[in-house]
Amino acid sequence: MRISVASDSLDGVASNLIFEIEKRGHTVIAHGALTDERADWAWCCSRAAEDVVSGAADQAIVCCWTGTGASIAANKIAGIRAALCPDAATAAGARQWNDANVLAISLRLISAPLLEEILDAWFAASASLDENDQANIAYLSEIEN
Ligand SMILES: O=C(CO)[C@H](O)[C@H](O)COP(=O)(O)O
Repeated sequence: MRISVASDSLDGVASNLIFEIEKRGHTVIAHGALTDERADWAWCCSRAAEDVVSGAADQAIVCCWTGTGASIAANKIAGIRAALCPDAATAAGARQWNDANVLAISLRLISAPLLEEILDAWFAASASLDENDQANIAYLSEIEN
């Protein structure tokens, strides 16, 4: 898949994020501190989310120190379901039940081994085909529009 990635700093797991994504067979579009463009969390994380909505990327991964600003910024873009995931089970659930298309990461909380667990769970899971789960996602689109 094409994964758009944004971080407001190179702290913690941000420094090896692109490597870990590419290692799993995906191609990366980078934003923020991962490039020489602006690194404000609101700006770079919303750019990554826009890549998903425009079709330039299939999914995005956004990071900041807390992960909260990154998730808030991504969720401001219509069509985005960004989930702040502190562990692998949350990442799997976000993909399965929320059909999350943006993974938000806290650079403060997530260690390198935990990042690997989260990425493995995120990429292995897919959106539920259950009628009730799909109705919830459809309702999000309805209130967004
Ligand atoms: O967690 C964040 C936002 O949710 C930021 O990473 C944190 O506020 C630090 O930003 P800055 O380096 O610009 O002060």
